[in-house]
Amino acid sequence: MDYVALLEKQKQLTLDAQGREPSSSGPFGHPDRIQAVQNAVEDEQGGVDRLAVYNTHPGLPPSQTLPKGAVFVVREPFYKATADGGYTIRVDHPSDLVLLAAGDERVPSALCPRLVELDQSAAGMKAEGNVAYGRKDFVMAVERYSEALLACKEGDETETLRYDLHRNRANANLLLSRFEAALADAVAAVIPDTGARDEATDKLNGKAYYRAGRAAYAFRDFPRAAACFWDVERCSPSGDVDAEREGKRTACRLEEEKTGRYDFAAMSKTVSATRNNRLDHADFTARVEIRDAGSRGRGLFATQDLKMGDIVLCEKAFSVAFASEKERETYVMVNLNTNRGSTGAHATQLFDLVQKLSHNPEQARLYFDLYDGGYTPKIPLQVVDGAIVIDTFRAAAIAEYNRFGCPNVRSSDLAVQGTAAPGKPDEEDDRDSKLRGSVGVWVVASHINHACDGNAVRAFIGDIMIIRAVRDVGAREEVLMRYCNPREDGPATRAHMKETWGFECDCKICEADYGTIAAQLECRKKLSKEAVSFLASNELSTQRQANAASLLKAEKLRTDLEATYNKPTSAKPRLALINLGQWLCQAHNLASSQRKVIDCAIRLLGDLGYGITVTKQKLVIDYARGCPEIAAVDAAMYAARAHYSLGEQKLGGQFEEFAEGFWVVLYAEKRVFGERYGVS
Ligand SMILES: C[S@@+](CC[C@H](N)C(=O)[O-])C[C@H]1O[C@@H](n2cnc3c(N)ncnc32)[C@H](O)[C@@H]1O
Repeated sequence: MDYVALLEKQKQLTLDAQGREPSSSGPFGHPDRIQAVQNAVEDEQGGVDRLAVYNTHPGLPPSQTLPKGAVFVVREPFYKATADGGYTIRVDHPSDLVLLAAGDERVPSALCPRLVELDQSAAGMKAEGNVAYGRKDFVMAVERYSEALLACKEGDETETLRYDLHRNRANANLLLSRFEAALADAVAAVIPDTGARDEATDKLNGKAYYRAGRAAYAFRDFPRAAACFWDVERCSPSGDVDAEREGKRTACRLEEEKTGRYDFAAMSKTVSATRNNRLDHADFTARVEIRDAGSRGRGLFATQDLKMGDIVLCEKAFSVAFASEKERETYVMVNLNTNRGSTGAHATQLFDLVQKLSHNPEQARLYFDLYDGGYTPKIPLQVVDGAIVIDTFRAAAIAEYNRFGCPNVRSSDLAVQGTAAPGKPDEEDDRDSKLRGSVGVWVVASHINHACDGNAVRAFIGDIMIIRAVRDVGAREEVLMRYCNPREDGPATRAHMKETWGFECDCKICEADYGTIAAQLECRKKLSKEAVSFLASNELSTQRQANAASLLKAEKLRTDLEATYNKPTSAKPRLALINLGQWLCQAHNLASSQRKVIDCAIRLLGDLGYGITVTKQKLVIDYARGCPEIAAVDAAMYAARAHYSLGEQKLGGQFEEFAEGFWVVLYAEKRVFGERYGVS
């Protein structure tokens, strides 16, 4: 059953929800946002209710969702009890709210009087659209232009009007981020070439092509955008500054898309805690493809051989919400699929997403193709009454499985000197929580399956995700990446994976754990806890160096922990040993025991899974089972500096080269490497 309602326009309603006289809270009848966008509505019998529309973009003025005087159909309406004891008609899925155009036969006669006030001619409606556009009410402008298009009759004059309306509506749609509709309008606004060149027509067509180019660019069809900007120039013999600028910008995107060459250092300079960190760059996906990955569902595979450090994929977020954005703070969302609540960015990222999907069918198709954990029922993507039918709950389920956490600004902020002292796992967690909390969806990267010992690692600059190989990856090999950092406590990590993503990891690290008896795992957990409290009470600094007893204690703890790993096929990496290994490097470094620093650093790299061989001043590193952790860069830099102190420049240089290269793999750019390690 549908419910047709008019948003009060002529008079301010002064009834409360139960139809009583004015309350002290004042009159209602104005759209407002209280979690949902709300307004008073009146049906054809004169009954008054509250209407609440959920999952709308927080940046969208309420008046654009529920404009006064508009007539709507509410699909499958239901009442929700409210905290004040009243009832509200609730809309969760944006496509359940259909704005009716003037003259739509579904508008009940009782709600029609409003319509006779309007100028019914197409030209009049266009003028109304222009007025709405002028006061930045783009939703209403689109409505008026659409009504005018419906009212256009046959004839040459109306042909011209039709082109005008499409051109104007393209602009309003662009400003509403309805890019696919904007492109369709801009294309429909192009006046066909009749042979004779006409300057006025060229000018109008130039505008239409320009809008088409902007729309194609916005939904990242760069070849099409380039063609449109070229068309603008074709229509303007004396040149068009805007099209020229946009054409150049598009050429940069095409180059990135083709070559995967980005200036990460420059990109890093453009992001900050106070800026909008959504960057203007293309995706680079030429080295990967999506294919069947057997029991893992679909996966992402390399299409060519990749060397350690090569870019696997570079992708801009499909949708992202940064925790640092002010408007994120007040939103709360309960996910009805999982019954889990979330606040801030998690909640508002869904609003951004739903908004984008509601108006861009091709983008919606991409998103709804992502893994949804078997969500039912799956409603086929369809357009009804000009709106894409969106199941917000399925959109939320997909987000649960495919969302990545990301830093507010860039990954390298996580490694700034002073906040990243080795051997302080608790502080590291805290640092993570301060810099993360932002979330987004990257559609191609979402096809990557998990392995704790994956062959790729992700970094972020703003909303650009950069994935690099952490070891050589062969053509046709599956790209695998950690969803979350494996911790010392393997069973706990695996339980978290199972609960969140619904699978059990079968990577080499987990396999080794499965082959370890429970008592041994329990012992590792107990010793890891001991190590954590040892490290907490033995913090090191130049003023506070390790004494012989604490060095002995650390070595013993490390040996005991090592013994919890099976031999001789002991698993590497052995994550439980990392923090103690870092502490030992630091302790010997502070005591200037250079040989011991080198031994501990090489041992630490071994615990991280790297095979290190030094023969005749030549360093050979086997990356095959290495763990992409900053601890590896720390270890290599400890070794480099110790070798330098001993006058062994060549070996020092090779360790430093490895450290620097690996840093770029982890953080995408060299920023703050020098700061952390005191090198220029
Ligand atoms: C983000 S999706 C990855 C792409 C997904 N495989 C697909 O078919 O589109 C995450 C889901 O992939 C599956 N998956 C990821 N890694 C896996 C693994 N190592 N073993 C089994 N399933 C895995 C799980 O179902 C998980 O919830």
